[in-house]
Amino acid sequence: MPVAPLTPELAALQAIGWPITAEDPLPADPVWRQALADHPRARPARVTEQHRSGYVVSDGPDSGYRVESLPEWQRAANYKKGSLAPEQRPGVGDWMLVEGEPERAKVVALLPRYSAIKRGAAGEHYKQQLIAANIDTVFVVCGLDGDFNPRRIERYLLLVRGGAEPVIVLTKADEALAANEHAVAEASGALIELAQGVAIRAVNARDRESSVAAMSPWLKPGRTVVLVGSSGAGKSTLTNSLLGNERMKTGAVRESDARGRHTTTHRALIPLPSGACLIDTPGMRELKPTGEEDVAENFADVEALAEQCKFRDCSHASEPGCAVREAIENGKLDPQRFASYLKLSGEVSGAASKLANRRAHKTDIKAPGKPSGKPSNKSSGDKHGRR
Ligand SMILES: Nc1nc2c(ncn2[C@@H]2O[C@H](COP(=O)(O)OP(=O)(O)OP(=O)(O)O)[C@@H](O)[C@H]2O)c(=O)[nH]1
Ligand SMILES: [Zn+2]
Repeated sequence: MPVAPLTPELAALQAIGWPITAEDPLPADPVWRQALADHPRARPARVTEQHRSGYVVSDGPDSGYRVESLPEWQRAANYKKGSLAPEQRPGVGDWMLVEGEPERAKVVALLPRYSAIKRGAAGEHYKQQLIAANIDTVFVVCGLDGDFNPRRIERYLLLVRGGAEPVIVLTKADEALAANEHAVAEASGALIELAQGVAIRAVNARDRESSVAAMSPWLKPGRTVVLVGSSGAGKSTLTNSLLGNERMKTGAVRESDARGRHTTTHRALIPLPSGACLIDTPGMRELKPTGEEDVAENFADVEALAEQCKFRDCSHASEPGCAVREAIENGKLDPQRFASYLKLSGEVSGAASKLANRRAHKTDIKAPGKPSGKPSNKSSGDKHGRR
């Protein structure tokens, strides 16, 4: 039987990432379905801006209106009963259910996030910052130029997962290949170990057709992508190619340090011609772990070696029978990768103990997912097995 097309309202929502298909016009997540069933008069809206007293939400590519935040979202983060930690409050990419006409709409539910990209924020006390919520794919963008840095990619991979699928996008392949015909193969080879199965694509981000083709598996309707990467990596260039027209201004790279200038005008949810939605975030300049990262997932190769060490608590320093050091000596493990592993796992466990400390002292932090009433057992970053 042919599938009926989505209604205009649902098609508009899908264009900003509402996770539905023509075959199944309801989100797959049972928690989301239940929330929709509980609020038959409400409609979904996605957060595009977060302000002190409220939010700007959209229900389609050309919509944007303000809604007030619920009292418990506004309360200062003193973690008194009912208040939310800053990273648990709705942020860009979150989905809410709202009722009433735009401008007078009221939030009736916050749908639990199926993924969240967060980072640790600088400061004396433990803090997290939400970069974007409900992301399907994160393009980790890195140029094949003087800025190519496997260790930075490794750090990004560890930080951005949180339920989303990372893809390594190597830009400036055109220039790199012109200088060395093996450039892409060499760079991919250098990334094999750290990628741990993550897809790697090399592109000329300036070329529209080939960039869209290379990224198309992750650009299906109803999907949401985010681009991260250092300044000058080619994020705006790739965004423009995926958009098919010049919507963002790209800066010229400064010759000295291969970094670009930031001249993007802001618009958070960008519907792409492919049907996917791109969230343009202010970026992730500082790459500090929150303590919730999964080091084992990102360093499965190192962890597998460590399993074979003679001592359970081997520090891989000078113990006899250390499988990790042996692998380094035999050239089977890159010493730089091992150094990253030590550094990043140290940072993650440092942040994790601060986080545990905050949770232990402030036990009343309310889990998000419900705007009021009894606490929900779902916490932010939970994956609900949507696909
Ligand atoms: N030849 C070539 N040039 C590229 C490619 N990708 C980006 N560039 C150039 O690199 C420079 C920096 O690219 P941007 O897209 O501005 O980089 P960005 O990541 O958005 O940088 P910020 O906005 O500072 O975060 C621009 O001059 C682009 O034209 C590519 O694949 N090939
Ligand atoms: Zn060891």
